[in-house]
Amino acid sequence: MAQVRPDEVSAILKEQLTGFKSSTDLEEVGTVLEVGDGVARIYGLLNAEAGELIEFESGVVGMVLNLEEDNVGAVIMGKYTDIKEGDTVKRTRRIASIKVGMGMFGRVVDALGNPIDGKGDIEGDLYEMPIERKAPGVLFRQPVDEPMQTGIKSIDSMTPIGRGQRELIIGDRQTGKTAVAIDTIINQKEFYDKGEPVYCIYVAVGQKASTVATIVSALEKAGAMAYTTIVAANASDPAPMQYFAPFAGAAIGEFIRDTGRPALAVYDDLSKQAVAYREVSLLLRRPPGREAYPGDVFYLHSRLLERASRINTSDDIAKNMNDLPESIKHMVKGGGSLTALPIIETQSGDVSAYIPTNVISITDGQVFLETNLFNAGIRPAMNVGISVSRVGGNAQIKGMKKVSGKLKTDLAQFRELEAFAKFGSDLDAATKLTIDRGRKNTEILKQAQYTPYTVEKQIAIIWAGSNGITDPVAESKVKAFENEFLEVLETKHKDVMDQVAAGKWGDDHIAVFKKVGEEVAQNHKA
Ligand SMILES: Nc1ncnc2c1ncn2[C@@H]1O[C@H](COP(=O)(O)OP(=O)(O)OP(=O)(O)O)[C@@H](O)[C@H]1O
Repeated sequence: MAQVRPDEVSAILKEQLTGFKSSTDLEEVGTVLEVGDGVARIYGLLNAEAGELIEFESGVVGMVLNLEEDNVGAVIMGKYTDIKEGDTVKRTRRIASIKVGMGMFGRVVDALGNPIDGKGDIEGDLYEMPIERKAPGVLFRQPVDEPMQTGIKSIDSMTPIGRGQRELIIGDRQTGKTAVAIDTIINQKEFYDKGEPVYCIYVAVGQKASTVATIVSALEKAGAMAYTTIVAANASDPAPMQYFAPFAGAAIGEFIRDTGRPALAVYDDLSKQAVAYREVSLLLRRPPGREAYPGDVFYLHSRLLERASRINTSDDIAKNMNDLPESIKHMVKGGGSLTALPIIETQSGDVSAYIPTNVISITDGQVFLETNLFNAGIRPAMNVGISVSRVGGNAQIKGMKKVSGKLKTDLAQFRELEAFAKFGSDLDAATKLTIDRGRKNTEILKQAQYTPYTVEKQIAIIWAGSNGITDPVAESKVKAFENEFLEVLETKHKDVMDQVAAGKWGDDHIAVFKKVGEEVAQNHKA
């Protein structure tokens, strides 16, 4: 009897299995039923999965969003005018993803990770990261306890942001929202120079290409492009690209976060992303809800922002994180973070509109910028009364915690009494002092664009404002006082400043600030 050789049997089986696969591949081709405005309906892709990438005959890719009984609805990520009715469509069996790598920093890419700055291919190793990914579960997280310095005095003192936090920047048009985000990115240069970079991702959604070009040149000028990637889906790009761009940005941020490093993602802005998503959903004939947005627009933003997180510092815990992409499993490390700064544009300051309330409820606080303040020259135009940060306080360094508490109460008292200021000489001395200090503190908190302050400088000047050092200084000379005061501290007391920056705060430091402050105040008297 002939012997049965196991390897022969398995070889035959393998061969048959390969044959089986290729015959199913044939079935996985569909045809375009209708196409237009960035979406297509396709017949025949029976096994397509939600979120899967598909490839059209013209080479353009799309993503399956609607699974219906006899057809699938897909968004087209590219030129849809080349696609005709009857074209074939192939499944790729890949869930939408982009290729991410360190070579992306310093570059401008589109929502699919392709470079669009004319500087050639992205260099270095690239890892496939899914565009949509489940946020890390509670077990893999750690409370926010490290500061994300924005370099902006009013934010770092009163609405501090921690690494891994989601802080919303909200306000009407032209109130300096983008400026806050860009200044925060520029401020990370300090950490890049120290060799502990915070990698930044700026996602521009639905903006003019010229605005994005201005932002790139501002970042280049400040030396901030070295650690920044710009993901741009401009106003002229199809709606699906605008709706994807923030997710692509989050995927880049997650690559940094999961390899144990800090990342910062700015989504500028989510109002435009919601509009793009509404357009796509209506074209796919999903039922519209409030303000014609589809019912899951809340989910769109919550699943994006939940991906911001601080990961547990233990490598072993981080390695078990849910939904880790295969490509980076070998390099996962704990302790990384992804901080999100989403931006929302309001209409006439109405924060109770649909999208603003949604995003306010998802984030850990908001920086509210106001047109009135902006026009009155108070820039950054932050409304101190209604801006909050729910978690960042734990991440503040000691000196900042001490001085910011007093600043907040002083400013609150000032706001209450400000209305009485017009009574002038009829006021009692205590009220006059509160108003005077309030005005000078407001002056101190004004800050020009592209001039981030180190944390020790912020502590020094805020301390001076709240402790009577500026009392003899004229209101119009507060800025001049500030410049000289900080310059003397930086040049003659570098050791003290370094200690304060390292989290030390005590009588010795206060004594130096007091001595220098009183001397310098003499040069700027009323
Ligand atoms: N702190 C500041 N000091 C001086 N000028 C500022 C400051 N912040 C912003 N600006 C200026 O105000 C203008 C509006 O700023 P920006 O574009 O950041 O606002 P925005 O709210 O993002 O606007 P948009 O509605 O166009 O998105 C810009 O010309 C900017 O240079």
